[in-house]
Amino acid sequence: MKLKLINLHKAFGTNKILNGISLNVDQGEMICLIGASGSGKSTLLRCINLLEPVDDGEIWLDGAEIGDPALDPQPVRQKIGIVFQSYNLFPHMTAEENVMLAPRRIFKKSRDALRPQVEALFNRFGLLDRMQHYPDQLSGGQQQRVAIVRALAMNPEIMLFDEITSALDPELVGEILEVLKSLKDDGMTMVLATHEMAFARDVADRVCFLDKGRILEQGIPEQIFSNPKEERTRDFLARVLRKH
Ligand SMILES: Nc1ncnc2c1ncn2[C@@H]1O[C@H](COP(=O)(O)OP(=O)(O)OP(=O)(O)O)[C@@H](O)[C@H]1O
Repeated sequence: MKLKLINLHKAFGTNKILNGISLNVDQGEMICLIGASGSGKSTLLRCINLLEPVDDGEIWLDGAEIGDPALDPQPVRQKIGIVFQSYNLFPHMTAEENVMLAPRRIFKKSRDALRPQVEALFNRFGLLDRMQHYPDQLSGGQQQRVAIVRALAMNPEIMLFDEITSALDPELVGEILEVLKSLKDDGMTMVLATHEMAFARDVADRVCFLDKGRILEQGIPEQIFSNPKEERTRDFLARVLRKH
């Protein structure tokens, strides 16, 4: 087991957002979290990455408990990369500088020492000629690919993706979904919050339907999409699939 979540609870004030989430993620597995807006997908990903402390429950990574708020979150964040909808690139830095920032600080490596690996990542995602560009000189899809490269430059063991195609023009969504497929082919362990139902159905190993901070049901995409057990999953899928 790569990642194990046991009975996670999280509230903001009196607003309970996660209400007992338990989930196992195997090495190399891609899990898609689906659910209505506000069901807690982003909060769950942020808790896994320790950007938010959980109120209760346990998070295990590779057999070690990482969720204890008393522990230093930094080593865990190196192992668990996260990419957001809004790219979050620094506008005053080139794509290369954005990518090198964290590895330079954390691994204490020089630009020259990092360059081969960073160039290889830019090359892999079709961005080699964009390394010296600033974010506002790049398309949304290119910025999002740079954000993915930035997370991968830390050599994470797990990648979390929070609605990473939601801010993109429709014609740019495909290139990002291709990147995700290629990471899956590499064997990367991934958890994605997504509204891309066709992608979840065709590519995910497992789909989890979140409802009011609980995993209402989970299973292989074929089962969840063609024969959901729960009424609320059925309603949600009917609603989102109608929109497409
Ligand atoms: N830092 C915060 N402080 C207070 N409330 C928060 C905070 N972060 C999230 N929330 C609340 O938690 C609830 C769940 O939000 P979350 O972003 O996890 O849902 P989601 O399923 O990812 O939704 P979406 O699909 O719209 O991104 C929302 O009601 C949101 O307002």
